[in-house]
Amino acid sequence: MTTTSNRNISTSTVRSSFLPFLAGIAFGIASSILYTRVICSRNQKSSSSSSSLWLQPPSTLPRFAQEILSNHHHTNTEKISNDDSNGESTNASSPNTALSSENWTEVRLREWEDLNWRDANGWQGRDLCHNPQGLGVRILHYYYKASSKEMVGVVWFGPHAESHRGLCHGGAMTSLMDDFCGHLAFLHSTSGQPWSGATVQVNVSLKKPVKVGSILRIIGRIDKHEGRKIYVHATLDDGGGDNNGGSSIDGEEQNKDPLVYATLEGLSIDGVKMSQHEDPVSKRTWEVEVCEHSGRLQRRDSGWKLL
Ligand SMILES: CCCCCCCC(=O)SCCNC(=O)CCNC(=O)[C@H](O)C(C)(C)COP(=O)(O)OP(=O)(O)OC[C@H]1O[C@@H](n2cnc3c(N)ncnc32)[C@H](O)[C@@H]1OP(=O)(O)O
Repeated sequence: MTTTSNRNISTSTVRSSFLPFLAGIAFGIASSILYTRVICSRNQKSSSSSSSLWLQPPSTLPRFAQEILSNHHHTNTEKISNDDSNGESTNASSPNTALSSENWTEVRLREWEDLNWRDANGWQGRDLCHNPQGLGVRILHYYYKASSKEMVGVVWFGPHAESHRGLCHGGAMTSLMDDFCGHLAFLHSTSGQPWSGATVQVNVSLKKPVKVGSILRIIGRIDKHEGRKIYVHATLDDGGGDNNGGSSIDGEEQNKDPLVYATLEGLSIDGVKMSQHEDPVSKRTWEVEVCEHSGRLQRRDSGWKLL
C-alpha cells in the first residue's frame, strides 16, 4: 500500500515537474525557430539591401554630374582641332560655364575598361581609382580641355573608402588627387603619351569629411609648366547647385557655391619613364576621336587599335 502510494506520489511528482520542463524545451525550440526565421531573415534582408546599395554608384547622378555628361556632347569633327589648340585659359572657378564651351573630351584608357586586355598586357592588378568593379574611390568620368589645361571628373566614394562610421578615409581623397595630378600631367605632356611622367608631390588639404556613397566633382588645372615641372591645382567639391541640399522657398533649385572637401597642390615631372617596358603598349599616344557609338569627343589612347 505504502509502496504503491509512494509510487503514485513519485509518478505524479515527476509528471508535474517534467511537464513544465518539456513545455519549456518546446517553447525554447519554437522561439529559436521563430528567431531564426523572422529575426535573422529580417537582418539578412536589411544587410543585403544595405550592401546592394553600396555595390555600385547610384544610377541617378547628381545634377552637376548630369550637366558634365550632357555638356560635352559633340559631333562636329571641326572641334577636334580647336580642342588641341593650346589657347588661353578660362576661369576654372566656374566649371559649369566652362563646360559649355564645347571643347571637352572624355579621357579613356583601355586598361581602365578592358580588363582582359589589361591582364594580357603587363598589368598585375586593378587600378586603384579606375577599376570598373572597384568599391573604394572610383573615378566614373574624366573630361579634359587642352585649350585651358583643365580637367574635371565625377567621383564615387564607395564602401571600401570608409574610415570612421560612414566617413571616408583621407587617403581615399588623396589617392584621387594623386590620380588626377598624374593624368592631367600625362594629358599635357610634351611626349603626347599616356603614363609619361611621374607625380612627385601631392599636397592635399582635407577640408570636410566625405560621406561613404557620395558622388563628388574633382576639378582642376595646370597652373604652371616650368621645364619638366608641371604644377597642378585641384578642388574636390560637391558641384554646387542642389547637391548641397539647397533649394529656394518656392522649391526652385538654387545655385550655391560648391562645398569644398579637399584641395590639391601637386607636382608632376614630365617625361619621366618609370617603366622598363619597350613594346607597342608603352609607345601608345593620345588620340582625339569622335566615339562611333555616342558621337562624343574622346581622348583615347591608341592602344584600342592594338590587338
Ligand atoms: C610608363 C609607366 C609610368 C608610370 C607612371 C606612374 C604614375 C605616377 O604618377 S606614379 C605615382 C607615385 N610617384 C612615384 O612613385 C614617383 C617616385 N619618384 C621617383 O621615382 C623619382 O623622384 C623620379 C624618377 C620621379 C625622379 O625623376 P628624375 O628624372 O630623376 O627627376 P629629378 O632630376 O630628380 O627631378 C626633376 C626636378 O623635379 C624636382 N623634384 C623631384 N622630386 C621632387 C619632389 N618630391 N618634390 C619637389 N620637387 C621634386 C627636382 O628638384 C628637380 O627640379 P629642378 O629641375 O628644378 O632641379
